[in-house]
This record gives sequence, C-alpha cells and structure tokens, in this order.
Amino acid sequence: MQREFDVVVLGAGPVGENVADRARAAGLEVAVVEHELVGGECSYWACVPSKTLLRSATALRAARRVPGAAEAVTGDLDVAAVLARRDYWVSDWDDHGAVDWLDSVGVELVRGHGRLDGERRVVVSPPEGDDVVLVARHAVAVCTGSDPIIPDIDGLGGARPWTSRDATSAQSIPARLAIIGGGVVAAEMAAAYAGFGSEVTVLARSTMLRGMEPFAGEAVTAGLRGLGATVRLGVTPERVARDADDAVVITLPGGETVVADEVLVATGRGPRSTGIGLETVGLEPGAWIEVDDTLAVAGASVTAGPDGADGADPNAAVPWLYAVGDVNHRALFTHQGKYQGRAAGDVIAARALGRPVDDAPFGVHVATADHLAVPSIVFGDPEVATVGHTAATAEQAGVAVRLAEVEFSSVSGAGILADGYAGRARLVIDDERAVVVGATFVGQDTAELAHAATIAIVGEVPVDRLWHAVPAFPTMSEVWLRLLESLGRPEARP
Ligand SMILES: Cc1cc2nc3c(=O)[nH]c(=O)nc-3n(C[C@H](O)[C@H](O)[C@H](O)COP(=O)(O)OP(=O)(O)OC[C@H]3O[C@@H](n4cnc5c(N)ncnc54)[C@H](O)[C@@H]3O)c2cc1C
Ligand SMILES: NC(=O)c1ccc[n+]([C@@H]2O[C@H](COP(=O)([O-])OP(=O)(O)OC[C@H]3O[C@@H](n4cnc5c(N)ncnc54)[C@H](O)[C@@H]3O)[C@@H](O)[C@H]2O)c1
Repeated sequence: MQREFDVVVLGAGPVGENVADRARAAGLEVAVVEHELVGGECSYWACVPSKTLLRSATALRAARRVPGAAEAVTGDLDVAAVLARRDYWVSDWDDHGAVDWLDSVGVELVRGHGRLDGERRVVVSPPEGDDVVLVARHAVAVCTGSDPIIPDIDGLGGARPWTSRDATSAQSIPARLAIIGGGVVAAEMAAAYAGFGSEVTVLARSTMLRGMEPFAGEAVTAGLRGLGATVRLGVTPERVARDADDAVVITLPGGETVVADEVLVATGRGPRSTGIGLETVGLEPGAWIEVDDTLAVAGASVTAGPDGADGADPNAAVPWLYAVGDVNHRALFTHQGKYQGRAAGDVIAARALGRPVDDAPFGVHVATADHLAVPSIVFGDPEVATVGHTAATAEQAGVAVRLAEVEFSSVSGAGILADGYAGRARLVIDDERAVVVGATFVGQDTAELAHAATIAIVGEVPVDRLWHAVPAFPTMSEVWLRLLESLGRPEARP
C-alpha cells in the first residue's frame, strides 16, 4: 500500500511530536511513524521516571534539614510507593494518552518500524501485515533519538548489564548496584538508588560530570558519598562477569574487584540511525546526522518545480530531509530537542507553503540557542544547574573571561531553605561585551535558577542592567545579587 502526506516524521518521541504538531498547525497533512511508544525515551525510560525515582528521597532529605519538619519525619522512604508513583508518571508504559493527543491535533499515527527508501519515501513495516510506503510531498523529519553505548569491556555484553532503561523501569531494587560511568545518568541513578538503600559503587574513568565546572563534579561526588555511595574516580573496568551466584564481578586495573547484583552502564549515547535507510539517501548508517540551524540535512534538497509551493521560485533548492533531536547530536535534552522540533516544524511548513523563511540567528526557523544557551540540570543532592559556557569552554572559544563566584552561604534564602546549606554559583562573563555567557549553580533546589541565567544569556542583558533585575528577599535568586556584588557596583553614568 502507498499513502501520501505532506510531511512524514520518523519517530514519535518528544521531538517528533513537536515537529508534527507545528507542521500540522500550519495546515499540512502529517504522518508520524512509531515502532515503540508514542512519547519516546523521555516519557517512559528517561527524564520522567528518573526524576520521579529521585524526587521522594530528595524531599525527605530536604525535610530533615529543617528543624521542626525534621522531627516530624519518623519513618524511612517507602520504596514501593516511590515505584508506584513512577509507574503512574510513565502511565504504566502505556501510550494511550499520547496517542489521543496526536489524534486531537490531527496527526496520523502509523505504527511500525520506518526506514527511508530514497528521496521523500519512508517504508513502514507494521507489527502485522504488509509494508506501507509513505510518500512525503514536502519533507521527512528523522527524529529517531539515541541509544545507550555499551563500551567494549571484556565480558560486559555477556554479563546482562543494565542500561538506563533497566534502571528507570526497575520493579525491585538490587541490594548492590555498580555503575560504570561518571556522567549525568551515573550521577542521577547513583543518587536515586543510594536513596533507596542500595549499596552503590560508581566507577568513573575520570571525575564526575567532566565537562562541567570542576566544583560541580566535586560537590556531586561529595553528595553521593554523603548518601553512602562509594565513588571511585579515575578507574576503568577491565573485565565484567557473572559468578556462580549470578553476582556481577567487575575487575579493575591491578586485579581489584567490585561485586554487585547489577551493573548499570552509563557511558553515553550513540545515534539511533542504523536500519533506517540512511544509505538510500547518501548518508552513513549509524552516524549522527549533521544538520544546519534550520535542522535540514545538507545536500538533501529538491527543486520546488513547476508544482512547487505558491509563489516559490520553481528552481529554488528546497530541503526535504530534516534530522531533529538527539539524532543530530546538537544537544541531547528533551527541552532542546523540542525547541528544535518547533523550529523544524515551522520551517518545513514555511518552505512547503512558499512563505518567508526566517533563518537569521534567533529567527523563528532556527535553533540558535543550541550554540550558546543549552540549560542542563543534573537532578540529585546537590542539584547542578548549568547553562552556556563553563570558564574552560569560554576560554577555548576565545572569550575574554571574567568570573563571578559566590557561596550560597551568603544568601539568606538558602539558609532559610535548609540548615547548613552548602552550594556555589559561578557566572562566566564575556568582559568585552559585558554580558553573561555561562552560569553554574550547585546546591539543593538550584534547578529553577538556570532559567534566569538562560534569559540573561539569550537576551544578552548587559551586566550593569542586571543590577535592576532585583531578586526578591529572601529567595535563592538573591545569589544573583551576591554574584553582581562580587563584581562590584558599576560606575555612575556621565
Ligand atoms: C536516563 C535518562 C534521563 C534523562 N533525563 C533527562 C531530563 O531530565 N531532561 C532532559 O531534557 N533530557 C533528559 N534525557 C535526555 C532525553 O531523554 C532525550 O534528549 C530525549 O528523549 C530525546 O528525544 P528524541 O525525540 O530525540 O528521541 P527519543 O525520545 O529517543 O524518541 C525517538 C522515538 O523514535 C522512535 N523510533 C526510533 N527509530 C524508529 C524507527 N525506525 N521507526 C519508528 N520509530 C522509531 C523510538 O521508538 C522513539 O519513540 C535523559 C536521558 C536518559 C537516558
Ligand atoms: N537531567 C538530564 O537532563 C539528563 C539526565 C540523564 C541523561 N541526560 C542526557 O543523556 C546523555 C547521556 O548521559 P550519560 O550519562 O550516559 O552520558 P555522559 O556523556 O553524560 O557521560 C558518560 C560517562 O561515561 C564515561 N565513559 C564513556 N566511555 C567509557 C568507558 N569505555 N569506560 C568507562 N567510562 C566511560 C565518561 O567518562 C562519562 O563519565 C547526557 O549527555 C544528557 O544529554 C540528561
């Protein structure tokens, strides 16, 4: 069977949903192809379950840091209730709600595995029955996401390692959990499982959260140790095996071993781009798909032709292939992928309908913020909230770096939030342009501070003007005032 749509979206994760929604809102006929659950990794195996697994123990610890509330905490974490709440938030791994939403916006869902089959064609193999060919009049958007990488460690593949999917969907808690990796998944899952009472051992080949400001990784390491986890830095496992009792035995350099009931591999993500027909359009299967700021794949264009969009130059090259979200490797976050998805859905519609394309930096049709202001939160205890440059990346980019840095102990709001509050904030400032280009906040409940920094960066708000953005007393946001004070009051204007 062959069917025609204006746009075919491959993958109904958060990103594919947004591409489809925006293209449909412009009046285009849109089909979205999904071979698992509508909603993707984020809804069922990533953001949502990981955050719900973390939240209850975080709330309990927060209460214990406030005299008066602490005395009222008389029991331990109810792990079964946490898992039940997680199950509720992932809708018991049922996508009816998401499918209803697709229906409500008029996007057609085609269930099955999709693959490109040359220009503007997608072949879908449904769970049952014959293949369906979907022909896209205007565009195909590949939104297939990413998969966990299993590193080439001797014996690891045969030792039934957990990936993040297992860790976020577990129905029982292992007494001992080893985690290979020191990135975001490792940090968050170590905190969650330590909170459940597992004996957690993190094996990080460098420091925790390498790539972020060093004090963030140091605080997370200390925080995990405070929760009772063992954090080993600078170790790379050499061998992994199951022993006669089915325990996982991880051998470190020098022969030392770590024994656990399960081992979680949290060593990064690779593109979900094999088996999707990339070779039929001249791209490399298994590679990240490179795109421009409108999320279009270079070289995959057609001429508008005599039947092209109203008012379009019939000889103009019009991109037909887009790659959006994790699969383009620009920023592996749901919020950033959805931002790309909104731009991609809108630009696909603009090009299809012969409307103006607004692709200058910060235009409607580009994902400019991917390059300068990607917020990222590591949820745990402490939280790490970052956006934009670190001091190191700013220096590498040739920015004239000036740092503002303070401890949260100088912020009344932090002290009132929790006794003995410990945390630190750093702003990275471009001294030539006198604007903020990066921010990191580390401490309990810092996640919500990232957005003010995102606005300051995207809006290129002059640092002197920030003195007029007055944070309320006594909130955590007063850290902004302390950061400005550390830079000194600006000179009076002549
Ligand atoms: C443990 C964990 C926690 C995370 N926590 C956060 C967080 O707190 N905040 C945050 O912003 N990000 C978080 N992320 C990252 C976030 O999950 C991803 O950035 C996001 O899911 C990417 O969305 P996507 O739509 O590009 O891909 P996905 O969510 O992976 O969706 C892709 C969809 O395409 C489908 N698909 C793939 N190939 C085909 C095919 N050939 N045919 C049909 N369908 C196909 C898949 O089944 C899937 O539904 C986390 C990631 C992990 C692993
Ligand atoms: N809160 C959030 O927003 C959130 C949470 C989880 C994941 N994510 C997204 O998912 C992505 C993947 O997370 P992740 O933690 O898997 O990846 P990551 O890139 O954050 O960390 C990977 C870690 O694995 C280590 N590593 C890599 N290869 C290794 C090897 N062979 N042996 C030992 N260690 C090795 C690295 O040194 C690093 O510490 C993140 O980059 C992020 O974009 C976001």
